[in-house]
Amino acid sequence: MAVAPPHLFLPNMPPPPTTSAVATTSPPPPPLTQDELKRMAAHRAVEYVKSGMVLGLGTGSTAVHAIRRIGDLLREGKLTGVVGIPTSKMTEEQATEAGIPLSDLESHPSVDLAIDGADEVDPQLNLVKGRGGSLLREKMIEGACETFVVIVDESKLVDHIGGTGLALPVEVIPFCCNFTVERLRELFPDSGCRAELRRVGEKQVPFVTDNGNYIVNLYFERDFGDLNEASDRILRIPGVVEHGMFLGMATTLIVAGKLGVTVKEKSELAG
Ligand SMILES: O=C[C@H](O)[C@H](O)[C@H](O)COP(=O)(O)O
Repeated sequence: MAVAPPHLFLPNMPPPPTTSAVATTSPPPPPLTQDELKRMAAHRAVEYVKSGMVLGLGTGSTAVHAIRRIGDLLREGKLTGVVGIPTSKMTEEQATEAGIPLSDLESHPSVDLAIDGADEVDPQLNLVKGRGGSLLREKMIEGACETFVVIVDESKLVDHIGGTGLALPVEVIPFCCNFTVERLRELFPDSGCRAELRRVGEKQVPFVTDNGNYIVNLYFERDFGDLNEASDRILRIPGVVEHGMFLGMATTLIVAGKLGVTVKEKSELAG
């Protein structure tokens, strides 16, 4: 039976031997970096990919590991006939570089499997996404897929999404965007909500999404209550295109941490 390397205890494997020789002569290996954890989660997710599938290709520093892995398997002939639908322009470039044939939702309206990262994941597999600005295309493509595998390192796990003090992104149209920012700011008066247009660069110009829109970041000092209700309230504001809460969409969560990789299925959740 395989034995886990000293730095990584995987479930179903016996722990590594702890003889005094090992302990005294070998310095412990450095801990895995966050990027190595992201790659582990991504590679585990790619095990779900089968030849002939239509794939939603996620965006970000975790999803790129899955894109590269799929490209490697195609080159090695271990996968054939897959088509990828990229969730951003950046992903389109990365997938092209990896040699993955690309398509879109109009040609392939039903997607077999999507693999993507997340900014926050709660125990019910609700997500915050879009801190990279790609939430709209991600939500369209991941909403059209049968299986949505979310890949994260353990730093992304939270008790309540939106409760970390970090941004909940909302995509808005540029027209009178400051009016929309004010409307968003007023929406959750009991939660200490702050709304800020995302700006970038030396000149602090508004960040522009792949769809030509802007992003408003919402920050909450306190819990904003029921997630579905909050979602409806945000979406009812004219000028809002979409927000970064992905509620009930993920079917599988793969988490890489110091103790190894764990897989959680939505079907296993209580209630
Ligand atoms: O807009 C960005 C996407 O929603 C990303 O999937 C999300 O921000 C996670 O990105 P990363 O894997 O780089 O942390």
